[in-house]
Amino acid sequence: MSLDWGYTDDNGPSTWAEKYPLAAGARQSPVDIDTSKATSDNSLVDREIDWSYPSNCSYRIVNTGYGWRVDTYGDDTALSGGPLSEVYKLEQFHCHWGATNDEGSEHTVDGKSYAAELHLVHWNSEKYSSFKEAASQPDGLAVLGVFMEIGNADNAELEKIISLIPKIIHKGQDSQASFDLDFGSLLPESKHYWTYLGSLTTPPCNECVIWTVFKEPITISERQLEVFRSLKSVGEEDAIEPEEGKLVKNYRPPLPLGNRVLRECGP
Ligand SMILES: NS(=O)(=O)N=C1NCCCN1
Ligand SMILES: [Zn+2]
Repeated sequence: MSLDWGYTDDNGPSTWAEKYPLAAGARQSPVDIDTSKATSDNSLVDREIDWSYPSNCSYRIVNTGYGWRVDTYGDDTALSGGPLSEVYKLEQFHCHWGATNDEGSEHTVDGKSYAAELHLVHWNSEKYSSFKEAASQPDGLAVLGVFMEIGNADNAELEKIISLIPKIIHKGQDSQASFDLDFGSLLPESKHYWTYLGSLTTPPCNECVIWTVFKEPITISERQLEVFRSLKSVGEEDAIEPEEGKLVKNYRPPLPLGNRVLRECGP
């Protein structure tokens, strides 16, 4: 069965608004981060963004048909401060990438793309009773965006995720992911970031996300990124040629910032 939406010419981002009208909204993500438009804000400096993730909070990795997703137990996780007025809990994390290393991130910086972008997805558990409810609210979700650039060495923490990809090559497959993950290694050393109000970058593109995009990238090796690209967007039962259905890219190009405010914390 063909996907309702995806990243091919037939079902990619330019077609999403036909079935998902929110995708045509004025508060969409990602955006190009025009650094000349960013305004500094002392309130962001006064309340430093802070996170806490137990190393054992991951429990499953899934091939969604759009990429890999690691599901987490959020109870003992916390994201607060910075642009957030409440404490948010980690729901899942996933990644976006491109067919070549000169594309792949969803947000861009002064028109520059990175090779990939990691998203840590949190929900406002202080105000709402579930992720699903939060995803229908303007302050319901908080997503941390981490740019990924090609480095010579493998990223050891990412390798724990990458080692499981061969078990979930086809859409719908999942595997236990009870690895011990040092989230500190999946986040940049610098806490400098840009923040703005946006949306989910995948359908239904709800305008429910407070975005925090870190300025400093982390690194991933070429080999590791190739493993991401080996994922398939179709199920094992879909009779296709071996090279068909590979998820070589799964990023949405930037949408207009419009009259939204883009704030920054740190140079
Ligand atoms: N790329 S994104 O904005 O995080 N999109 C998401 N869609 C489904 C729920 C979680 N996140
Ligand atoms: Zn994402």
